[in-house]
Amino acid sequence: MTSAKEARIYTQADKDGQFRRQNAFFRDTISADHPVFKPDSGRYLLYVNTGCPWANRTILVRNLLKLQDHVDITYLAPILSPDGWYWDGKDGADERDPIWGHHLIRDVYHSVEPSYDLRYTVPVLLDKQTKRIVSNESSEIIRMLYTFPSADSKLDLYPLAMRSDIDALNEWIYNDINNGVYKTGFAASQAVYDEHVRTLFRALDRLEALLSSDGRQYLLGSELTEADVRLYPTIARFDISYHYAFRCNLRKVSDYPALQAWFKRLYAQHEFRSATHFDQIKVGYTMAAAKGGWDTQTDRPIVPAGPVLDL
Ligand SMILES: N[C@@H](CCC(=O)N[C@@H](CS)C(=O)NCC(=O)O)C(=O)O
Repeated sequence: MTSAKEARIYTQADKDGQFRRQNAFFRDTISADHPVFKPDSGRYLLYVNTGCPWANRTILVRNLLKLQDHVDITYLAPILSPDGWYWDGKDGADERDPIWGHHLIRDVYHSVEPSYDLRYTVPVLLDKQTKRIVSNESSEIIRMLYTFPSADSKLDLYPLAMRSDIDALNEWIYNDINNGVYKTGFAASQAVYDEHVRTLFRALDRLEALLSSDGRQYLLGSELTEADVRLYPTIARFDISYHYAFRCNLRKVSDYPALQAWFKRLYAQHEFRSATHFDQIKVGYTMAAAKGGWDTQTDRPIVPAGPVLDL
């Protein structure tokens, strides 16, 4: 039996069986002309865990732009407990919150905003000076990191001339792949699952066609861009977690030669490899599937679309 407290944390799908991701609540920004939040070295703290793909984006950009000495980070455990994300001092997680000494991310949100009662998500970017949360939206946090004067200026992940191409890729990759695996995995009816699993694999087919079209190294050619960084966390989790835990099992990434080669190319780079902890990802998603999948929400099991037998 799932208690009301557990249901608040683990229930993911709405009554119609669809998973709809909540819009992030804290949406301020950092910039040189912002009245409060300036891109000052040593001023901000990122709350992350190694399982979460959205937190993974922010860790990757911090690594790639060599901001490790300029933006602090604290690691929570990769398992979603009935009280939400927590610190336990194990396997690379810190002992506790470095600002207030909390053990739950929920208490960080409440220290900043006592009336907050939406989902207590990671990543979170905190301003240590004002003790305010600047943002809990990863797509916006990564762009703030680009504005730090201390960022490695040789790497431009969002070059002016490529912005519209990057935005266009981000849009369908987010809807059909990054969030598509969640819409598939948290679907609470067969019809909803069937719809999203098909969309997901059509999008992977489209990626394969793009990457094999002209031997390009990265999604938009010979340079790594934000679009690659945003795709990577999902691909790194695909074969080891989404394939079984979220029933994304028509094919594996390793069945797509160009996509697999792209994945290996990124994983070979220290900035990506050091942020990719397969064991912790597996633990996190096994728990998420057991608690947040259809199991707790319907008594009618969802029949997976695959694997497809090659007879
Ligand atoms: N829009 C957010 C989504 C973040 C998000 O959903 N994070 C998940 C972990 S992968 C989370 O914290 N879930 C906890 C919950 O929903 O209770 C972002 O991209 O930053």
